[in-house]
Amino acid sequence: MDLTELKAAVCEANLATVQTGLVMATFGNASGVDRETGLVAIKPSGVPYDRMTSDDMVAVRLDGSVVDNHYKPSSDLDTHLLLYRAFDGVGGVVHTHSTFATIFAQALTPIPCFGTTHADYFRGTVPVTRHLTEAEIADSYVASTGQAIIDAFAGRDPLEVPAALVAGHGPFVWGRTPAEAAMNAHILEECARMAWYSLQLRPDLGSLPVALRDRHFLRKHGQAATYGQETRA
Ligand SMILES: O=C(CO)[C@@H](O)[C@H](O)COP(=O)(O)O
Repeated sequence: MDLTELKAAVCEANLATVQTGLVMATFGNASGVDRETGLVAIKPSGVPYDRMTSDDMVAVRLDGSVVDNHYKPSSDLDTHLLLYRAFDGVGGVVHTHSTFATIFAQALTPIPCFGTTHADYFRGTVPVTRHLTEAEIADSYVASTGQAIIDAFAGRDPLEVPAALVAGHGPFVWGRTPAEAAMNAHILEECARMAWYSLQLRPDLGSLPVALRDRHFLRKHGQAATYGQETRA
């Protein structure tokens, strides 16, 4: 993918977060990486979405050095870069302040897998990160946010649960492409909304049985060998 195509895909993912109601004002940001060239394109900082074009996307290398600088890159750039460097296979990252996911993040409450809507896209609980230390906030706030997400995924496959709730802040969501990351952000918000209402009805609700969760996740994302006949039906 050349840089022009990457910027177009990233611009589209940014606009999708507005169209799906996840983002207001200039909150949020989406980015994408081309693993062959090591180039990342990301939303420019503070540019209104209704004026944003793909030419405005800022290109940087995975080490953070800026390739073109018509605008400043998003203030969350270093979080995106840490995730790309740590999570192989991730090609797009989206950050929003979508209402229900942010409510869970502010309440430091992970989103358990309560139903198959969640299980189709997230194989288990969406975790909440630890709070950053005062030193991290002072010295390396944005990179430490990325590190806290990475810490929350120790021993887990980030492509099986492609989202984290940053404590007191909001969701970061990813996918194989910028478009997939934007779609996962939309689905996360819907799952958070359903989880919130489920907990109103039943505060002691437990997670979906693992067999049912995995049946749903794997038939959408697993190997054909596992559920071959039925997957094709
Ligand atoms: O997390 C936040 C604000 O708390 C971000 O979503 C910013 O509001 C977006 O900033 P830019 O990407 O425009 O720099």
